[in-house]
Amino acid sequence: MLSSSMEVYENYEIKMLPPWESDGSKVSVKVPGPTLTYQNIQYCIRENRGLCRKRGPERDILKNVSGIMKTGLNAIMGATGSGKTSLLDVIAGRKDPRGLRSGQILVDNKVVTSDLRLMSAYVVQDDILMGTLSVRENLLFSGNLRLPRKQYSTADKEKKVESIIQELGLEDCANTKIGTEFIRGVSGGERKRCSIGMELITSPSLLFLDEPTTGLDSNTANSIISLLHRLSRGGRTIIFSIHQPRYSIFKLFDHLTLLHKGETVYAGPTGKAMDYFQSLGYECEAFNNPADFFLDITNGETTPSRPTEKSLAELYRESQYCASVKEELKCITGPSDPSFEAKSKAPSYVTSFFYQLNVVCWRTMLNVVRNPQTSYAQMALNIICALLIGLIYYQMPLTLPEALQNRIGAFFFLIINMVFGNLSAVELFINERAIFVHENSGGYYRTSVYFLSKVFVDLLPNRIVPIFIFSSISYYMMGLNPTFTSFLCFALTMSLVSLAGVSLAFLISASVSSFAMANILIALPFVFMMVFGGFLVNLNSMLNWLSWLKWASIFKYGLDAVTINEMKGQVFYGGNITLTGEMYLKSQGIDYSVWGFWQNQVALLGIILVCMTFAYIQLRRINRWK
Ligand SMILES: Nc1ncnc2c1ncn2[C@@H]1O[C@H](COP(=O)(O)OP(=O)(O)OP(=O)(O)O)[C@@H](O)[C@H]1O
Repeated sequence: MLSSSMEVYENYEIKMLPPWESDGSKVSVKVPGPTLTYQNIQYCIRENRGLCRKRGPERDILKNVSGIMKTGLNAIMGATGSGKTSLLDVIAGRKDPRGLRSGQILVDNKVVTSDLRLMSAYVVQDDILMGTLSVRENLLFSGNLRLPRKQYSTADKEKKVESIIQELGLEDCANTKIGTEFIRGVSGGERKRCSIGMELITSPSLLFLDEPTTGLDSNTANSIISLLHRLSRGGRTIIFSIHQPRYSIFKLFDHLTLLHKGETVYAGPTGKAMDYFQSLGYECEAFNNPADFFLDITNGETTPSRPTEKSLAELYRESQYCASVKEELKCITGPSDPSFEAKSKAPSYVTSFFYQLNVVCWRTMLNVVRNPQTSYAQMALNIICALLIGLIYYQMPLTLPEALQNRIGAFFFLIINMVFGNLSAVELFINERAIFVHENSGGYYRTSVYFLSKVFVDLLPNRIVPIFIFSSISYYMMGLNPTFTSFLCFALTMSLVSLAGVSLAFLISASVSSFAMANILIALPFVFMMVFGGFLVNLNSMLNWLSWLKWASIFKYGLDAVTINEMKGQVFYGGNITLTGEMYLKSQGIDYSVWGFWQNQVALLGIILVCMTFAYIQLRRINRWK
């Protein structure tokens, strides 16, 4: 079984062999963790080349590798680019399965299905945590979403979080925020511990870590590996890739897999690796770190006393270590049709949709409240713009020609402000892309939950409230139609225009992963919509085959709606000329009937719904594979 309760293992009597004498296949614990086996793994990637993203030739990054990982610390080492992370990702089921040409991965003789994958845990290299939340809040977030409510009450979850805080030695920083670019938070080591804690919450007995010590100073790295070592003695199989560990770290490993250019050059007990390479004629200098020595061998920087034509991978394949792995793998009989079994299980969540929505909305709200710069800027921008527009068009007269010119100019200005004032929305999904992908693929919550939390907590309060304030200031300063209904229609139109702009920004934000790309993609449709809005060019005089673009213009619907709202019923004077608002609207070809007004709101609503739906689809389509 993959899962074991943390409380249970805490009570085990742990019998440990001295680390350096451990033979890697016999870590002595009362209840062993799962055994992961992988056989003949061949993994290819195909790189896109050139501007047209032409598909290049396939490149093997893992070449027929096999191995067995048992309870204890299983390290995957190798020079940079040797395939450590790729092997870890493939056996953890995180790598795109389309690249897997052959091979089988079994955990306790079972094929790794989506559910099985969710029951193991994977700690990514770059700690993915919500920076505005404290260590305790992050752990509780993980616990709330990943522990079944039927088995764990709120008090149980809190107890579990506290036990993890103690287990990981995080008591001193439990209430400290993780940290963002604006908030100084916990240290690198505490961050890494918290990332491990986020995964330990489900008490997984199979834990994968991608380079857990990268970026940490040697003492912190030491304490992280010591922590993993301690956890492994509770009956866990811990598998991780690691770059260049110092000796005190290296000696804690139970099992070592050494890779070179996608091939295994050693896989066996860590304590036997030195003997193995010495038997091949390599001599380790006194005081040299064995880990460095092995990497020097794979890099060709150390030469053997008995040169051979054979590569290290070939020598390993002829060794007793490879033979014993093959022998053991022969005894493991996987299912007859592994692909069928793997596909037949769909991933399931342990909590309901509404519960997830509640928890994720709460976190999003905390995040907005604790990181209020964008909200403040949005509010300030709206107030300043409202005052500016109000002053420029202060109490517009009814006398011609300025009555018409100023009103249309003011409306165009307002709509531009509404649309472009929400450009900040493009950062929404890009900023949190890594955290969303990690949590969504880790079984925290559904895509729809995340999307709706953004709509409810970010979109509505952050965009609608400032617009009502903006409308109230500018509308009355400009001296527009004084009836309250007209004001409400004006504020509604402004809100819909703004939401339509935000929805398009959401769609682009969910579709690309870089700000530069998002900025290019958002500017283009906005500029085109502006041209087809009816202010810069008379749409009736435009080429027929081009003028249809006006139907996709947020500007056109917004401008038409506020113009009707203001002009209908107004009378303008100039010398001995009297012009009614209706006459003006007719001359512009604007339908000023009741439906003529509301059709603009319906069209804006349509744009919002279409963009939001596509934004959600794009979020679902984000590549979860590594
Ligand atoms: N998705 C991918 N697309 C393109 N190349 C890839 C992909 N995944 C892995 N590779 C390539 O496969 C090789 C092995 O990569 P991998 O990340 O596994 O190496 P590594 O040993 O973990 O290196 P490092 O220690 O630098 O992280 C590299 O040459 C890498 O560029």
